[in-house]
Amino acid sequence: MNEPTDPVRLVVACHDGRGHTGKLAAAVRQGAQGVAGVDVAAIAVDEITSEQWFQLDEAHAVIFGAPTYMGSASAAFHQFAEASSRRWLTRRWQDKLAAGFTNSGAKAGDKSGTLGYFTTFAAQHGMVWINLGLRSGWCSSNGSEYDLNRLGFSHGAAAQSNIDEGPELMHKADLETAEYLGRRVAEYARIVVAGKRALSL
Ligand SMILES: Cc1cc2nc3c(=O)[nH]c(=O)nc-3n(C[C@H](O)[C@H](O)[C@H](O)COP(=O)(O)O)c2cc1C
Repeated sequence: MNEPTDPVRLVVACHDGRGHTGKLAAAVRQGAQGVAGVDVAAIAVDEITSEQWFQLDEAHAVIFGAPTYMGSASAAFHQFAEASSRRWLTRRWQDKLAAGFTNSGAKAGDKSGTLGYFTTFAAQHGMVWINLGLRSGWCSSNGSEYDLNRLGFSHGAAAQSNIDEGPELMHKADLETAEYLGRRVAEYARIVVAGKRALSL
């Protein structure tokens, strides 16, 4: 059991293709880091070490991220997911909190394929999925592209990056939406960990 003084441990486990998804991951981490009592770590899933597998085993919450390539998470993320099957066998990630984010070239871009895949991946491990928790933005005459969740995804945070531009030009609203997700997951992780400690679970 965790000691009452142990920090809540949150890991952002991401494949960054060409910088855009990495920038989104940084925004997710920034949101989570703003929550008191939560330790936030980053793992590049395509370069994961044995220590980092252990770090995932010890986390209370994991936020998965990958670019959308050909309508799903990138191959590097799928490789990591397949490698996690050893954890699946022993239920090491059972009941951890999970969430996800992605980025693609088109506004919709089949990002639902990636976010849906993340939810299935987390469910296979017995993790508890936390959705974005924001209504769709930019969908009324009063809305604007600067609304949070401007692209209108529910399962996680979604971003759009023009394929001929670098990560420095990523949309402000997408980065803020990613930050919101990080904060939301960190807050839930605090609540769940405090509840388990109070109930001696
Ligand atoms: C192999 C490949 C497949 C892609 N497939 C999609 C896709 O299915 N939908 C989409 O909207 N954009 C697609 N894109 C565009 C990327 O999602 C987009 O450039 C994104 O910003 C990449 O993020 P990254 O810098 O982390 O790689 C694809 C790009 C590549 C290289």
